[in-house]
Amino acid sequence: AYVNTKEILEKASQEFYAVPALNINNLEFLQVIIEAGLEERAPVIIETSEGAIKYAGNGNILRGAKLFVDMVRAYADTIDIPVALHLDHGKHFEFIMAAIKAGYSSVMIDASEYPFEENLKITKKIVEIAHSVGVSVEAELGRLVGIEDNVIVEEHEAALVDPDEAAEFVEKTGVDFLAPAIGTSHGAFKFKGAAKLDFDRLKKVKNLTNKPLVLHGASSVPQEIVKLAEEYGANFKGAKGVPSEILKEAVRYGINKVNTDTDLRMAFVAGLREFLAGNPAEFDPRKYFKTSKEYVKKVIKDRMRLLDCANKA
Ligand SMILES: O=C(COP(=O)(O)O)N(O)CCCCO
Ligand code: NA
Ligand SMILES: [Zn+2]
Repeated sequence: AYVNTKEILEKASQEFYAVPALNINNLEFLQVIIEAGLEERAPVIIETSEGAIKYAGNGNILRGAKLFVDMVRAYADTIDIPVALHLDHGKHFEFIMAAIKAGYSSVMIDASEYPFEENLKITKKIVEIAHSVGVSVEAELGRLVGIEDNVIVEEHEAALVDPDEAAEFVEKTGVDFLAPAIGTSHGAFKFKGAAKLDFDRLKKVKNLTNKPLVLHGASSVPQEIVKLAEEYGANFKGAKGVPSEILKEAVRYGINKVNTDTDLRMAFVAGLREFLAGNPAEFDPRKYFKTSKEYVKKVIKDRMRLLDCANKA
């Protein structure tokens, strides 16, 4: 069933588990996300960036948004697990409005690059519009920066979420779920030194807001995938992610949505490189993504179990 993201996350927040939010840009990722959700009996949160919407619509934003809603609903309306579609990192009004108009379950307004008062003002406006048509809203406080080794350099300190600001922000904006910056960063090269998140801030934000919380930059960059891809010519030197144990701890302290894109991308390209190296005569697009899809599906199933949302559909 096609549901509102808030419904999935409120339940997760009550029961202290988390749901992976999985980025798609094409049909193949959607297919394996749905298969993984059905096999693990897990709720599914699918998300698309503004870039994915531009990509799918060949530059036409509303067309791209509608394409993703129609693709996701074609699956969601025919299966018995809850499925939501979310706009990730909405930074431009045009994309946020296109997603709302097309029928997305929820949108992120990412105004975290602006000063607190500005972020609050922008977010409040988007919440009013989205809530008027039953769409839920995610916002971000603080900025995604790695914590340098174990010393929190002062500018990084400033980038991390301020728990007291989070309480005021949630109160004044009415936002449905919040992404507090606690030391993660996007992509395959996280953390300068040891992987470290600011769990003290996380616990405070949870207690002060009592909202479902989102962890961005949460890919783990599994080393076996990195090695496999490198075996077939990839150069992922220095790739590093969030260790599973740290993810589990984040869930214990109140993270409920775990944004995962890089791990899916790395698994897909490792599988593609391996398949093409071993099948020089193959040119059927229903075949040459086979290994890629298997690897992506395994990453997703493992993460659903790690975050404890398996059998929670
Ligand atoms: O926070 C995330 C996921 O971060 P990660 O790069 O760790 O998968 N996202 O918002 C997904 C898109 C951003 C770039 O990949
Ligand atoms: Na998001
Ligand atoms: Zn993100």
